[in-house]
Amino acid sequence: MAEWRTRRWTPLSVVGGRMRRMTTPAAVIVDAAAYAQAVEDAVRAAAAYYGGGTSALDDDAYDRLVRGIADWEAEHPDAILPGSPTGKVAGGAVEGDVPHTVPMLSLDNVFSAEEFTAWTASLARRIGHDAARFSVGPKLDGLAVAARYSDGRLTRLITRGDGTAGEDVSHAIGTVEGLPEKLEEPVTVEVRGEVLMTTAQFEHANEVRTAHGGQPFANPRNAAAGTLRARDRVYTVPMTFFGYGLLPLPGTDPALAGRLDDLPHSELMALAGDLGVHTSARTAVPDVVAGTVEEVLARVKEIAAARAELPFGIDGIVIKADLAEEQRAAGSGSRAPRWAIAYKLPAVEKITRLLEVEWNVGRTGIIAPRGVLEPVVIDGSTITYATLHNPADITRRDLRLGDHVMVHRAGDVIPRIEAPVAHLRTGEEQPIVFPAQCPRCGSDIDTGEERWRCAQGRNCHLVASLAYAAGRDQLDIEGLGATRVVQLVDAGLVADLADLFALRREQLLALERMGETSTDNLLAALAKAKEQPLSRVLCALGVRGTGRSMSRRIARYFATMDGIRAADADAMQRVDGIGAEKAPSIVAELAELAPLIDRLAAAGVNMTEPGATPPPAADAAPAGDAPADGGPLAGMTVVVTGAMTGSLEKLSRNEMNELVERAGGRSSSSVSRKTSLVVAGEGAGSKRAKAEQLGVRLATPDEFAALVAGFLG
Ligand SMILES: NC(=O)c1ccc[n+]([C@@H]2O[C@H](COP(=O)([O-])OP(=O)(O)OC[C@H]3O[C@@H](n4cnc5c(N)ncnc54)[C@H](O)[C@@H]3O)[C@@H](O)[C@H]2O)c1
Ligand SMILES: [Zn+2]
Repeated sequence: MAEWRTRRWTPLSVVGGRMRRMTTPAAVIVDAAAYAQAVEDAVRAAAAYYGGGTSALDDDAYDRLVRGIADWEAEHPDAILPGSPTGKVAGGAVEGDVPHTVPMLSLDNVFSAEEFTAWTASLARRIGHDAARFSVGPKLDGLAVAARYSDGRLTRLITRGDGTAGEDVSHAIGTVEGLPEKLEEPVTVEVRGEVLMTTAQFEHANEVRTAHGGQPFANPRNAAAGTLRARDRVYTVPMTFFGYGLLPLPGTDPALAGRLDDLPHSELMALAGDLGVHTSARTAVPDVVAGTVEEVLARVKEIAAARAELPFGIDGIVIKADLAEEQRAAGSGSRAPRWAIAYKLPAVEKITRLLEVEWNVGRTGIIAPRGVLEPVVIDGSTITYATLHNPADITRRDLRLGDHVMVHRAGDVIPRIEAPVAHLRTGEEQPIVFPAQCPRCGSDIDTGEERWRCAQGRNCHLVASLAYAAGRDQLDIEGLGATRVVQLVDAGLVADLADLFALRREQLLALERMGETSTDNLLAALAKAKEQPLSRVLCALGVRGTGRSMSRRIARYFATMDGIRAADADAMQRVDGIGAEKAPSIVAELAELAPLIDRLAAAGVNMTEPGATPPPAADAAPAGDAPADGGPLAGMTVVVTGAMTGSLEKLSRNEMNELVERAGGRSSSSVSRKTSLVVAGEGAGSKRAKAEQLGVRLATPDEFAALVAGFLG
């Protein structure tokens, strides 16, 4: 098939200068052999489509092929093959043996407001005046049937077939909701309408079908077609009927027959409803009567907007001249009536390939599979992912890697994979491997429910982030693998990274499988971890956008954790590789982590990068100036905030920091547990409050001046 597609006819990807149409352009057919092949393929696709098999083509591809056939035929009118699908109901691919009283036709299409307006003008020409009013309703995406009632009893169900005769599918009577076996009145009439599967019915049908060893249906339309025609199945699955036509039969009482012939479409539908037939009236998109083109177009918009949320598929809007006499005046062609038109909406389904399945763990520990697709454009958006809900869903759909799949996407709803196009399998497809361990934290998976869940539940993230922090490239804590982390979290000993460094010997010894040796080894590994360079500590925090090398770059640039924390988004952007987009999120995440970082520092975790010198920035410690040994501030970290007064009044913030360093201290711009002293001048705000909250020593400018008296000026 792929070979034929590339060799024989090539889809045009771009049609220069044309208005954007909702469908893809025609296939280009180069010669008579390609034409014959295209006809054969289109007829085969249509036979599958109407017959309940799975077409190898999605609707766009089929329509493109048929347009290509029509284009070629227009140029070669003498070479048209009799089997050509053009101009025929159902592409000429199906036939039947039960004649229709009145032909069951297809519909012509429009794709835009302009095309619709042009159609109303041609309709007006045919009937001699503007149509009085239109009936506007959803174009249900199923298949047409005629239901014959005799004295109120449903006696026969017939498919559309080739339009003049259909197939008897009366065996399906009783499985179609909305198509009563007995009408409210004992009338003899034919009800016409669409049989489809709602989304829920489709899911159910595939579940039952695969449970019986069958291949899942590709989509609800295909499922309805296949189910309606199937005989002697050991199981039945429900479908739904929507009536859109009501007409007399040879046995109809003449008075009623006359009425049915003369009633406007809208009133026929009301009558059908009264008889107990399901119509669009009881849906979110009922048929309405519209007086003007503007009103029709407004309704088209409304129905299009509601489409994604409907519990059944629609592929457009059907607009009909409402009055019977206007319908008669307009008449019908061999394929479609001239008094009705389908305003097509963009296709919401395309066939593409399933390349991979990813397993993502959500906030609550739910492990959800997601399909990675060969990119496919649906209604103007490129789709590369589709939801697969849960593992049972994959099993139910019998999906395999490499499968061609029908992908559905409507509106803003997350795209979903409907089913594989199983007969396009090459044998190269691979089974989808389900994870045995939580893909995030490595814990066991609770598979008791349809939705799989990490046994750690909400703690999954904690386990994963601790295991990551303990990893070889981060703090490299030997003996602290995922299993041990799970144990510590389960025992309630650890709720964040800093808790690891507060673990006591007896707590560890009380754990299962923790002997003296492993306990001592783990404590030693934890002690060693505190000595890791800042870059690894930063990396262990797991801030988004700071992997190993970025963490090294940040640590080398700022040299200290205080320097990193003091950096605003502008300062952060000075680090090579951090742009305007990343910087604010890193700064914000670090601010969120402040309490954790403070506790790590308090636990003695190293917060400097060996060999690095801080950048010469106003707010950071001055570069190069190593703090002098001794002095009144030896070993102290000092933060200066607010306006200085007294003898310090003239000193800039930078000069204050220099003073701190001269007096043997380390200057910092952020307050943490590690801060030894905060010099709070006038107007000091949040830093002072934080110092108070953390119990850090405070000094006024005068008190500080006295402390460092020997180092002033
Ligand atoms: N994928 C494939 O291989 C393949 C093959 C053949 C056809 N198709 C698709 O089928 C479509 C053409 O099929 P078609 O000839 O059945 O015509 P159609 O679906 O374009 O329109 C006619 C049909 O619309 C239905 N309909 C739904 N709601 C209606 C309403 N409210 N009032 C009246 N009719 C309503 C009726 O069944 C009617 O027969 C194309 O879009 C094509 O892409 C696809
Ligand atoms: Zn987990």
